[in-house]
Amino acid sequence: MSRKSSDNDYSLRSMSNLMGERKKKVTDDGERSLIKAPSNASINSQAVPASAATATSTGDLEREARKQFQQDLTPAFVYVLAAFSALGGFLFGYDTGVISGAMLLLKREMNLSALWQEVLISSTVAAAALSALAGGFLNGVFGRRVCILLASFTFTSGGIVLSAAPDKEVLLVGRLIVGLGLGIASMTVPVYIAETSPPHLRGQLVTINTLFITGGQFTASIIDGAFSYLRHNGWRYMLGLSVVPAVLQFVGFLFLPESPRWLIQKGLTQKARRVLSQIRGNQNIDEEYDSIKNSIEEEEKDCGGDGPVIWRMLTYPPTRRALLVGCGLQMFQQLSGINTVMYYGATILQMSGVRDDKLAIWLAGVTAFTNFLFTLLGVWLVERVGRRKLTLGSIIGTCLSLSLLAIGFLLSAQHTPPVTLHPTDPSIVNSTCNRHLLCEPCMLDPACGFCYRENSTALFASSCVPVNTASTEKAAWGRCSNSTQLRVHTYWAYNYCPTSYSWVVLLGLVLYLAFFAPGMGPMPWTINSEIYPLWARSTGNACSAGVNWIFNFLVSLTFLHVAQNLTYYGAFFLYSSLALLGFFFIYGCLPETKGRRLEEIESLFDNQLCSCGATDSDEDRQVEYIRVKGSNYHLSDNDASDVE
Ligand SMILES: O[C@H]1[C@H](O)[C@@H](O)[C@H](O)[C@@H](O)[C@H]1O
Repeated sequence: MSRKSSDNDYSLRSMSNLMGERKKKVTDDGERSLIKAPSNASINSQAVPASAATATSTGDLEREARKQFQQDLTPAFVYVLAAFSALGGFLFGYDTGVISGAMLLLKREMNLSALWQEVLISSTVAAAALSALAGGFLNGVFGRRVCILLASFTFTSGGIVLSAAPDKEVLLVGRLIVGLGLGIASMTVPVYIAETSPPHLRGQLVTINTLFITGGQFTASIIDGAFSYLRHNGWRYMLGLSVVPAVLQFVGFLFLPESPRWLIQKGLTQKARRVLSQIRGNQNIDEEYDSIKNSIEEEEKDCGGDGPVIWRMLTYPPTRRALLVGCGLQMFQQLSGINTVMYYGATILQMSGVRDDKLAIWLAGVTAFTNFLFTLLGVWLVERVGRRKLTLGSIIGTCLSLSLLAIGFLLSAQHTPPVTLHPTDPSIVNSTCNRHLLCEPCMLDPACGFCYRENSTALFASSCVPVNTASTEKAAWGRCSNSTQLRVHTYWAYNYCPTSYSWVVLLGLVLYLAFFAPGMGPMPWTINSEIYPLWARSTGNACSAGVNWIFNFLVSLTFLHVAQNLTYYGAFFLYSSLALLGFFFIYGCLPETKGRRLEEIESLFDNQLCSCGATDSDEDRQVEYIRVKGSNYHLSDNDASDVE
């Protein structure tokens, strides 16, 4: 395909960039312009024919732009690509979410010790961390499409092994296989979506992947609730159902194309042109093609050097900074405690005073639904307010609501009921339980639980007794060891204390998700998919996804121990302080990437790291991308107000 030149076929982007630059220079009164013209501006401007160059007023240009913009429809194929890729996100959410409900049945049926339960839960996360790191290499060598096919094949095999597992050892193998799929999918899918989307939709489409993650977690909680009534083999359905979306994705990707950027990088230019035409509909793809090609050539010159990609990334300042920002975002996402809520939702709700097991499982479903619903808000906001403001607003809200959660637990602890009955059973003499005089320390001791009676106004006859080692649902002996007694106003509280402050915790939890889900949930994935130049993209995403899984593993594995040592309010104050640290990090180091082409973003990391807070005013320049015959160009917000 050759570049067609006609009177109307001119590149408006470069003109508009220049106009933007000029306008900004005037308003900034000589201040350094923070938005650079794209590196290929010179190429574009060469293509500006006399008719356009002599256009005397910006009005002509804008009118032409509006006309073209209205004619411009994003081909539906881009959405199909994003939806099939995001099934990887759905599986990510489903497989991480489903295990908590499945575990309730598994531990009974397979007689699992606490250690085996922990191993089965965390093995998947650990395997995901390793395979996300390896995914960088696989992506670079085999391409995004092959990696997604590999991930869906792995998910399918894992699902089959899990649903047919005869014993816990095979279950462990299944969970490890699923983890391998998770790691690869989590790092490849955002990159693939970002590379195939047009710039004005990129943020939204990558954020949809996180919407699918939270949708997967929500679906898992519904499936868990529904099959929890099937005491025998219910877990087989829970774990096995993931095969359905995995097969769907595998079959879909047999027909979907490779990322054009990867193809160009590998020199498969004809194929890349075909894919670009396919995903850009009938628009002219010449400029996008040239721009990708030029930037690959420039990048090769710039980053120079030999050696492994990670080494080149670390020794080249812009990519080193991008990597720090990407990994930092993923680390703070996990350190702000999302997976304590997602994996231990039912337990946290019980700790806040919800007594019934089944009710707690369903309420955990409500938590997952809230996460999903507010991620939807993020999809809506990301192209409107931009990544930086959305992430900053989200983390500050997350930090405050974590404090509220902590205050809820603190109030419960301060008004914790006393132990009034001290049983004389000889087996308690050697136990730590008879030392506790209040419910709070008794509840924090993993060997004990709180057994009490209640009438309509008060608690009475409360004791701290050892837990049954085979099942934490009852005491080792006494009133609370007997299921018939437990039904008639005698209650067994393991891991929580009865309290009248549960509403504060519930409010904190809902606010936490409402703030976390639109920003801190999706933005680390979205931003990572766009901040690295092509040569470093797979490795950058592999590292940051690896960091995400490693911190996911650390936080979820240590949550109960942290709570035991620091108390529940201490744990949530800790997460809140970590979120506050995250706020300063993001405020200082995260530049705005909204509306820029992937090829332009590298220049945002030319400056010193952590100087972004000082350049916030730059964000006021809103960028609106408009495609004219294969060209993207932007107008300022005011200019484009009626083109939306
Ligand atoms: O972005 C996602 C999402 O927020 C999920 O709810 C969470 O479980 C994942 O760990 C996180 O990476």
